Amino acid sequence: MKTVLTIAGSDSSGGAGIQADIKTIMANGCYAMSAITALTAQNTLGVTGIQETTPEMLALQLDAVFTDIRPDAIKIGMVASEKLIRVIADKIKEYQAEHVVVDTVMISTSGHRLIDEDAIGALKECLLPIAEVITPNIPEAEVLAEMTIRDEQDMVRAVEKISKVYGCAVLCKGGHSINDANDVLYSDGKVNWYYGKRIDNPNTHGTGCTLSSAIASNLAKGYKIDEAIRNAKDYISGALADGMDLGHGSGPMNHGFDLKSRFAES
Ligand SMILES: Nc1ncnc2c1ncn2[C@@H]1O[C@H](COP(=O)(O)OP(=O)(O)O)[C@@H](O)[C@H]1O
Ligand SMILES: Cc1ncc(COP(=O)(O)OP(=O)(O)O)c(N)n1
Repeated sequence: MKTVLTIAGSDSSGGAGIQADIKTIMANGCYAMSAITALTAQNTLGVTGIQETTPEMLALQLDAVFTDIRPDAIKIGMVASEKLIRVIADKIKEYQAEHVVVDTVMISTSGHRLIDEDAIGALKECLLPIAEVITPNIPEAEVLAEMTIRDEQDMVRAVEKISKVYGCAVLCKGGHSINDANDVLYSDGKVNWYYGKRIDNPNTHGTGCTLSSAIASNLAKGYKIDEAIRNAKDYISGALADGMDLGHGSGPMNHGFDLKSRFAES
């Protein structure tokens, strides 16, 4: 069994954050572990509260995982403050962790800030250089590349720029702003597009968390980055296409869409 650790925030509604990650990792055939960076009170309509984990408690969670069940890959999601970012970077170096996927979570789709403004410097300084791949959406790629992204050519310019500065592969998700399902990767001097059929589903809460966890799971299973992304996009497309509709706002996807036959109701 391959193992994946998610370092992220908890989403009480279960559609994003740690909960989405664990469902995704399991659905992609790996064993899921977690180190929780924050509790969020959140549902499909928005975020009503955030309480951060202390740096000491985050370090203890990471020590507990690494000294017992070593992760084959790591996904890092919401980390709100500089102190927590530095703890994660130090532990990743201490334990020489491999296959680190960083989802550069900044603002939720519902509009809530999930990282302190002044922690973005620490994210750039400490986490991006130790990532194998990072997965910004367009607004996040604009912050990291310090440029405006208006079209697909700008997406390519941005991923190349970010990758050259931070030395990691960069997957920019076309999601919300330019197209709905075409993402672009810059890795080892090459540009690759991943085209996904746009699925007409307003329930997209947690898409970024889900994609990055599926990529981490596929890297843990030994796939190279290109195939890991293709498999992850197939998975998220299946979860969106299922058309589950829960909650009063932008609802979660069905992470267990291909397990349905096992749980048929009478
Ligand atoms: N309606 C959709 N149909 C198919 N794929 C989608 C749709 N919306 C988003 N995606 C895909 O979901 C993944 C996450 O993208 P995105 O929603 O932009 O991330 P984030 O949640 O970080 O903003 C990407 O692979 C994107 O192409
Ligand atoms: C606890 C927590 N972490 C991350 C997010 C952001 O989720 P993401 O999949 O990037 O995008 P949206 O769900 O906001 O579309 C979150 N909301 N909560």
